[in-house]
Amino acid sequence: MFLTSLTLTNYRNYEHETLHFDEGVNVILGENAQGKTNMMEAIYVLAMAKSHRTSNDKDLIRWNEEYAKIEGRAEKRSGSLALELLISKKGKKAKCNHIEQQRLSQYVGHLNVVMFAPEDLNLVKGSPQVRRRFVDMEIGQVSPVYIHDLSQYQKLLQQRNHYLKMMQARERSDEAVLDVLTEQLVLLAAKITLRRRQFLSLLEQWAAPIHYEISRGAEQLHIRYEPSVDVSERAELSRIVEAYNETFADMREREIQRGTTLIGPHRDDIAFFVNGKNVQTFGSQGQQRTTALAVKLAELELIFSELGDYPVLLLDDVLSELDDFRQTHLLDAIRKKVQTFVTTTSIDGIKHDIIQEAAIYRVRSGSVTAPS
Ligand SMILES: Nc1ncnc2c1ncn2[C@@H]1O[C@H](COP(=O)(O)OP(=O)(O)OP(=O)(O)O)[C@@H](O)[C@H]1O
Repeated sequence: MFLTSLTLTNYRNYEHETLHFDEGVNVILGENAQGKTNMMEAIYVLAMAKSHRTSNDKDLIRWNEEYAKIEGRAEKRSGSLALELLISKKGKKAKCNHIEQQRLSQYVGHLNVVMFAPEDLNLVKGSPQVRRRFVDMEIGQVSPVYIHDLSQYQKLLQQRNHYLKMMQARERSDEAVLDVLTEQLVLLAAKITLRRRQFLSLLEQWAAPIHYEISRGAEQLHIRYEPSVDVSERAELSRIVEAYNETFADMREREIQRGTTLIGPHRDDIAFFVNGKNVQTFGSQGQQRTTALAVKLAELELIFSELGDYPVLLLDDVLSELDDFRQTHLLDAIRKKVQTFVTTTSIDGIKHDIIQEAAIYRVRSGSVTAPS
């Protein structure tokens, strides 16, 4: 799929800007703090209805303005699509082909993007929260049901935690209420667990051969899902429900004592292994980079395999972070099949011919000069 145009109104440091893009590589060139990342973020927000770098939507609105608007046109295998996202202090409104979407979960997934930025190296070495967020954002793109389940889960989790807090403080003691909350939570937890396991197993199938190639045949990557209940790789939904029920029963006293929910998808983690060793603990920086790159390239293939269309790739400040070999590998992998946006302060250091042939957009103080 291709993003053919983008219009930003009051988005961060952009007042009003309309751009038309190439189906190949688009380079966003400019000095520091001019608006390169803001533009990548806008494309990401247009696709995902949330930013990758802030959870506060108000940050996206240009200072002293009331709202921000992002509009884009995407060409997909299934046809042309007009997308619009309005962000105001009251919330967000999304339109698809001029029809307002009732829920953001219905909107997300019309435009698919994969973002690769320096902070993605945190995928391996960062906290479990970073990895959970990555998994959720990726599954959410191909499954609106997953986004819905996840938000229901989070609401219930809050309610259950609140009730456990009251039990801890001896303000409530009705175990039947806790039973009902647990029963509802378990079903959602099991669905999320199953979907995450399926996703990570597919991701590994795509990422392992890519990692093998980037490491020039030296390294075998393995991705392990680490949910908080013990379920075999083949366990079905009913078995996962059982496993959660058993573990919640065992944990009940401890949960009341601690006043919080101690197991569930909000405690999941993912471990990456290279040649049997955990990359987070034992991997060199190079191995961590290779793993992150392999995972990102795998995502492109995974989305293609699920939707029959490649997502748009956003490379924010990441090329200069990769050595020549990894850079070449990345750019060879996307050549002629993935529309790509690359931000950089200079193209001199990027030798690949793909960049030499790219459409160059120069950004200065939120204003863009498009290629003539
Ligand atoms: N809500 C906002 N309203 C107006 N300007 C904003 C807003 N948020 C950020 N900015 C401005 O946007 C600029 C930063 O832009 P951006 O992060 O895109 O930089 P960049 O070109 O990617 O730079 P670098 O190369 O350093 O990453 C800063 O000047 C910042 O003050």
